[in-house]
Amino acid sequence: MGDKSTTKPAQNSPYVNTDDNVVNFMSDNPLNRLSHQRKDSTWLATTMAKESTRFVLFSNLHPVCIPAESRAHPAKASPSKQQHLLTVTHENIKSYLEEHEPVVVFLGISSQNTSPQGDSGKRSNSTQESSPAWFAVDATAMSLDQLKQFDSRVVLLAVYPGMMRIEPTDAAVYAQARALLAWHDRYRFCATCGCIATVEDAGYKRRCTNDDCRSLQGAHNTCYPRVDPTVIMAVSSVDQSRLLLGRGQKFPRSMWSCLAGFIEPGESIEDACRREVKEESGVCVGQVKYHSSQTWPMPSSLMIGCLAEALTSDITVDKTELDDARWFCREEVQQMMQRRHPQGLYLPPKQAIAHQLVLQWLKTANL
Ligand SMILES: NC(=O)c1ccc[n+]([C@@H]2O[C@H](COP(=O)([O-])OP(=O)(O)OC[C@H]3O[C@@H](n4cnc5c(N)ncnc54)[C@H](O)[C@@H]3O)[C@@H](O)[C@H]2O)c1
Repeated sequence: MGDKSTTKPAQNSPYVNTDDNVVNFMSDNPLNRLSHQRKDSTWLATTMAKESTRFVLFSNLHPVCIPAESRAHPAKASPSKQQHLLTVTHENIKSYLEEHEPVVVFLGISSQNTSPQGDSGKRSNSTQESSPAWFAVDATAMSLDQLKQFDSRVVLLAVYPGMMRIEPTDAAVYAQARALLAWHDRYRFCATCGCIATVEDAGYKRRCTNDDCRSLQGAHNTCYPRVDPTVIMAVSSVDQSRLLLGRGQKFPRSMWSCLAGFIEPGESIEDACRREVKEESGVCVGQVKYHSSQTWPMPSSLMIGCLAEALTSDITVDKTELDDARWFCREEVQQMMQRRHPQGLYLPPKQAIAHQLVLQWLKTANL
């Protein structure tokens, strides 16, 4: 999969992955996760208490953000709707941590040149230390007034489309933190025996408190954070002139996107693509090629983006899954991409892998 040295596109296939380094929104995490340190409680406690350490906060899984203009170089600031994750110091939240004992997740260590931005302005001078550590904190028990004491401009970003406004430099950190906090939020009890499960390994594991529980033997996926593989595919018509798009029932009225769905246990990526397209639209799919992936922490999907070729063209929409599905010609897709479609139809924004798959189809469609 994705190994271009061994995987040649079929003859006349429009799908040649010309983007060798596809970096989707929420990828390219600037933090070194230092997974080997997660069991070292002494190191973690010392690191948390350091002046340079930064804490990002989430309230009800919404990231606490501040406008991107607060960057060191306001002249280069992005449009005002862009947001940074607010960061605070240990001193700022020490009493909250002691009083509420919230879930805290170690995110990693930033290198000096690649650290995410978004300081509250109230943190200590981190430039004295080259590699600040980052943690995520469930700050749900803090009121908005308390959060505003860190920075009066704080906002809580909604999941979608709110999170699309997070600065790309912070987006991967947001994804890592949200996916982990969302897992803790839903998995407080052991899925094997139902007893309380406590947080371990700096937030990357939960341990059942029942000593007799089977989850304490061997590697149990009930103890570790979830990642749900999900296929999403740009399906090209038999003659490669049209693209299959669908409208989910919860989509904004005029938005169309690539078909998507969760991979089932015991299923390959290719089989899942074929099954999902057949189930949702009635279209049979032949060749499937991997394009790129995107973490989608709502709450725990890993979007596996593919380019696929249809074998049939008749559409039968599964109305329990989709509002509609249809073929779009290249010109219409371009109009939707550029937001100049006569009926106002449009595609998801560039941050979504769906957008990138459609872009790739436009680049490679053999017309
Ligand atoms: N990044 C993007 O560009 C992009 C585009 C489209 C969809 N997505 C995401 O892909 C995911 C799947 O898309 P969809 O349209 O099929 O979603 P959906 O929400 O319409 O369908 C989810 C349904 O699948 C079932 N399901 C099966 N396995 C599941 C699992 N492991 N977790 C949750 N539900 C499961 C449930 O019945 C659920 O109702 C969603 O999370 C969606 O947000 C991302």
